[in-house]
Amino acid sequence: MTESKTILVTGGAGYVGSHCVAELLERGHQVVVFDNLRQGHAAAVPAEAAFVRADLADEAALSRLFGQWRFDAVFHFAALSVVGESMRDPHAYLHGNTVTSLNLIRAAVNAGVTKLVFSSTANLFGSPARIPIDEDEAIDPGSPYGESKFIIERALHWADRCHGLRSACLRYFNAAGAHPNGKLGEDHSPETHLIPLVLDAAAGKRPHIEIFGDDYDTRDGTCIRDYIHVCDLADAHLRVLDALEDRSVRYNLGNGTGYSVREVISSVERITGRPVPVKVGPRRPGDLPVLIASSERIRRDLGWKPRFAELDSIIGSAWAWRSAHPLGYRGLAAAAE
Ligand SMILES: NC(=O)c1ccc[n+]([C@@H]2O[C@H](COP(=O)([O-])OP(=O)(O)OC[C@H]3O[C@@H](n4cnc5c(N)ncnc54)[C@H](O)[C@@H]3O)[C@@H](O)[C@H]2O)c1
Ligand SMILES: O=c1ccn([C@@H]2O[C@H](COP(=O)(O)OP(=O)(O)O[C@H]3O[C@H](CO)[C@H](O)[C@H](O)[C@H]3O)[C@@H](O)[C@H]2O)c(=O)[nH]1
Repeated sequence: MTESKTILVTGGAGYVGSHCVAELLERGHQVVVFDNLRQGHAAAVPAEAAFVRADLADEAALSRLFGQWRFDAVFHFAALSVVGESMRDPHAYLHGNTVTSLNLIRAAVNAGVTKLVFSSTANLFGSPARIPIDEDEAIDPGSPYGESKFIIERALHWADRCHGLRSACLRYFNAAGAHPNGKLGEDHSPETHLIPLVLDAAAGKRPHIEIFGDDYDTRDGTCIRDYIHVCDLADAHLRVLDALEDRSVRYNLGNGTGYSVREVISSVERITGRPVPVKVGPRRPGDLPVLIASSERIRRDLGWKPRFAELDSIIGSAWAWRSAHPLGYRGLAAAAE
């Protein structure tokens, strides 16, 4: 039994953050969620967690937060995180993601916090020399979004060197799936991620799924991604929290298997038993052809391994959530009123 800690979770009302909050509470930790609800949902925050609705750009709110609680660690999920949007509005990402994170890092250091776990991204690896991609791969961000994450990784490096703030940079590949408890899932507005969009096309909520380019140099011409279940990401966070002591770490987090866009569509057809209408469109700026993780380092260091290793099991959990909650958290909030 690990000792109970008090954890600040920025972005804890969002998709990955809310699944980590559930895992933290499950293991007996105290949780404070800090989220501006730009993307997240109050209904995704359990009553057992304290909730502060505010923006990381608001330094006064951060100073009140760190004055009110004494945190053993910070989990930092809050960010803008849409690759294509960052290609249209690089400033929003290069400024917004970095300034908010620098505010958080400074407030954490000033308050004497010694551990921070950061949501980084596979988009750091814009031109990988080797697939699967391990932590020694050269950094060459594929988009302003990826660049903003790299700048934050560097800020954390210096926060360790100068102030002893130990950090873990977790480079997630593609988060997917939903909590088996049926209470948490993926609900972005607008939704941009492939799996929920394909599920909506299968359910008839969209006329079709558009494939962004089928002329990549891959086995069927469509982009290949490594989909990792959101609960496996949460498990990695908890393991890192227990292990983060005398040095900062960085881990690539994926299943180690890549699936093309067409393979995702076939899996959705298998799971739902429904056909998915498809249209092929142009490439989406900022997309990289193939991203597959090597997660050998975290497997070796922390004994982490994915519990949802198969694409069908990941998509099955996402379908269970989406079919039970066709309106997402809006439906849950309405039912609670
Ligand atoms: N989903 C993925 O596949 C994926 C892959 C790699 C990395 N990541 C990273 O993981 C993290 C979580 O991703 P997600 O899919 O859960 O995103 P999300 O949009 O669902 O969650 C982000 C949360 O942060 C909040 N937020 C954003 N900016 C804020 C601010 N300035 N102040 C306070 N709250 C703010 C949003 O309201 C939202 O609840 C992000 O940092 C993202 O870049 C996600
Ligand atoms: O309607 C769609 C949506 C997506 N895709 C394709 O499906 C793949 C996956 O796209 P997503 O938008 O679901 O995810 P991304 O790979 O663009 O991005 C995700 O993973 C990245 C890391 O690789 C980032 O960290 C980011 O936050 C996270 O959303 C891409 O090849 C994309 O081109 C389509 O063909 N049609």
